[in-house]
Amino acid sequence: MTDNLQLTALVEACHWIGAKGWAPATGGNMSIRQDDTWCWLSESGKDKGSLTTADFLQVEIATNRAPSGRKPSAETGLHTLVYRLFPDANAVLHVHTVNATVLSRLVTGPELHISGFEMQKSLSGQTTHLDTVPVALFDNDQDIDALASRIAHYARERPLNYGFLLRGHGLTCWGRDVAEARRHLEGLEFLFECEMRLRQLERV
Ligand SMILES: CSC[C@@H](O)[C@@H](O)C(=O)COP(=O)(O)O
Ligand SMILES: [Zn+2]
Repeated sequence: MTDNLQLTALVEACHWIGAKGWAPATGGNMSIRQDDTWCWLSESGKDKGSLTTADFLQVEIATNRAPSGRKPSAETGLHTLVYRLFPDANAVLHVHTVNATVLSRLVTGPELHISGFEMQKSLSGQTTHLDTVPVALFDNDQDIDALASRIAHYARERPLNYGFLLRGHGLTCWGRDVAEARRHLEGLEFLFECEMRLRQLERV
């Protein structure tokens, strides 16, 4: 269940994402869950770094329907999928960082495996750098329903925690509240940056 404070926190998160350069040229989208039935999603096509609370539209989680008649994010179906799959997820952040975009093209398989980094502990439930954290990776698709089906299929077979990468596109991640979603975003982005630098150095 969300409240005005969470919407305010989400708007602050959008400004932070914008300042980081993680949502260039209107890329990215953000949402919070209102309750079991509704969420609040960013309006399509806006600069996500300068959103206000008025730029969020109520969307029905089961149907992707926005009663206001305004157009919610083109990737609404991925946010509502996360809310349907994970009852504990209450905030979803989708960004187009350079690291997520490039790294997701370097990895050819269905998962990026991260290990050996202390910052893995920024992800809920992770307690040691010795574990391997799988980050699911899906081929990008302009058909969001088809993409959502592939992600739902993966989630039936394998644990899908924190977030997923879309190849050549970006990262979608979530948390129990806006603060946790922000921590997952910042932690994953740090890990992607480390992974990118390691791969660059190893090629020399
Ligand atoms: C800048 S084009 C990127 C979009 O196609 C999409 O990937 C995106 O993240 C933003 O879409 P939006 O409809 O504004 O939520
Ligand atoms: Zn996107």
